[in-house]
Amino acid sequence: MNESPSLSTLPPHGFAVTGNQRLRESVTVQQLLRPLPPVKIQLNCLGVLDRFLADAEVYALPVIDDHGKPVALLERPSFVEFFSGRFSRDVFGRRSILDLLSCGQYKCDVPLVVEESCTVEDAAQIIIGAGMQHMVTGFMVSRRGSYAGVADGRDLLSIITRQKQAELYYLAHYDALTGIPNRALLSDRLEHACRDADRKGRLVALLFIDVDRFKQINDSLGHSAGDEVLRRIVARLKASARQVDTVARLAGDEFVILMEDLTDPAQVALVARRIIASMQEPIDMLGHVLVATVSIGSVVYPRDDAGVGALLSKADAAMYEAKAVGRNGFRSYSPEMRTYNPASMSLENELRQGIERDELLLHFQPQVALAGGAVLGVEALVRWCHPERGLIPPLQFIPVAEESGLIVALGEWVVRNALAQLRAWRDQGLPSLPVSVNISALQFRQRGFSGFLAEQLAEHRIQPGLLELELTESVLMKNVDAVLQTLTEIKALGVRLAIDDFGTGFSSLSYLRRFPIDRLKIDQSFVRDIDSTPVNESIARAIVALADSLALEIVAEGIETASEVEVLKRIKCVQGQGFLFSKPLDAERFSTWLLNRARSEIVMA
Ligand SMILES: Nc1nc2c(ncn2[C@@H]2O[C@@H]3COP(=O)(O)O[C@H]4[C@@H](O)[C@H](n5cnc6c(=O)[nH]c(N)nc65)O[C@@H]4COP(=O)(O)O[C@H]3[C@H]2O)c(=O)[nH]1
Repeated sequence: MNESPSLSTLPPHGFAVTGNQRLRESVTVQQLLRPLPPVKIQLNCLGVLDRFLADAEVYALPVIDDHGKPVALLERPSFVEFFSGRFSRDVFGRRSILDLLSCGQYKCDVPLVVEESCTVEDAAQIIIGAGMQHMVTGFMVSRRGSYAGVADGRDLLSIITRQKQAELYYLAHYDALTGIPNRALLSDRLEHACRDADRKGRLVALLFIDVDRFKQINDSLGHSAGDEVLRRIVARLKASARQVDTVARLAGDEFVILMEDLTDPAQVALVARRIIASMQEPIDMLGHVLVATVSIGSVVYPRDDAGVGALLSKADAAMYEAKAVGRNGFRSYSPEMRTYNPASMSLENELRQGIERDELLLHFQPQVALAGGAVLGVEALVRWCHPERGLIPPLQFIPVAEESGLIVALGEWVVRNALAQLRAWRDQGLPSLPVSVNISALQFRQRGFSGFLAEQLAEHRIQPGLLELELTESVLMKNVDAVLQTLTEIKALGVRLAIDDFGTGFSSLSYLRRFPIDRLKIDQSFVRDIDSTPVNESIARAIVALADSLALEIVAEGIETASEVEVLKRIKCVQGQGFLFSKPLDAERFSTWLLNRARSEIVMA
């Protein structure tokens, strides 16, 4: 077994490439300096000849004037050849070098002089400009204008070559935006770490980290602010990982931490928890304050897989699981998690077909009054029932739909089917509940969106007030005037508007005042553990107070325990949604749930 790192993991010899290094090292000409003693311009030519004869190694002699300024570089071959000619020694032997240089018979090129503080790249440019022969003959080096020594052009070339190699190495192995290892270097290190672990009987862990709703951050603040957010996240990841861990960027908002040489898998959860806690601190971006949460999945080698190839996709599957149960959390891999191999299927194409073949369906989750439990409404959540892969959660296919534009067709499908379901329940004699649907930015910005809503409401004979659109903050922040116009059109129909995942975006108060919003949904990341996490309680309390001052309704999502309900009631949040009341259910199971609930309420009354 080869225990040394593979070639591609090694930076070029002599160059320590680290994540923090700038692409170009600033090596100066001083590092090439050879302090060869110069000859003075008054010295006679025989004196120079003697120096050449005394030292066969000396290829050229630098000549300086009275003030120490470099004036010429006498090359051994041409000098010796000149003095081996007839009469040259007699005529010029006792005359000074100055006389020789000014006589016109001895040809000496103007020497190339470069300041020692000059970078090697700049020196190379100067040499290329002055004629490539200086690469061979070398050049003189000055220090603040005075002679300091000579340099060999070949040394310069070899430094430049090594720099180029280091640059290429860097580009191939490091992420240009954040300066941390990229996928290629991570793969090399992972392979090496696993081999090392086999030998020492240790463990290796991968943490797959995905920033929650990063697309919204990018969409609303712009790409350069998005880049800055990523850099700040990387700083927190590094601070949360152990010094020896590799923090790498896979792509976009996906990061991986490689933990080598582990003895106890519990260390993985420790780091994951540290990362999640580190994200609590709000990020101040150009006056906008945002909380960027992450979802983390982990896999441990060889416990979860004795091969290296599938580790990353298993960590990815665990990360998706963390997202599916409400984001801002951590999951370890377990075998029932499905791994998604992008190479083996084109999710986009399958989704396109899936929409056409009616493979989508809606699940419904009730929204209730926290005091008394009356059912106030229902949220429609899309599901994809894939013929081979079973039920695929929306967080796996909504991003694909958004990127490919399929979200428009998908979103229309959701609105149409949610209203059709309301109509069907009403026809069955069930109570008329308002239904909320999630609307993506692209769908919202479609021309004629409000016309489409009006058409659907009329077709299914549903009162507009029974339809609520859930928009995220990022939808509202871009092109404010156009957004306001669409919101006003929708409001004029009588349709209700809610802001989803409130608190995770930029919480800009000005838009809340301007836009005709009816309700805020407190994001589940603030609701989770609200009974034991004071910062969550403070945030939720601030959101409730804000909603109150603007006369908006408020609903908390992701409620899982009775003690979370208690805290929410205490801070005056009156509506809630979450697994505690019911998980999202298909239409049939939802109506059974509703009927049973109505019956139990009658019995209790
Ligand atoms: N851990 C936990 N989770 C809870 C609890 N109560 C509800 N949830 C989950 O939280 C998510 C709430 O929806 P969301 O924030 O709008 O987040 C939604 C929404 O952003 C998106 N999505 C779902 N359906 C649609 C749709 O029709 N159109 C669009 N554009 N997006 C959709 O996918 C996201 C995830 O949807 P789901 O997987 O159905 O996940 C749902 C729901 O199942 C709880 O007590 N604990």
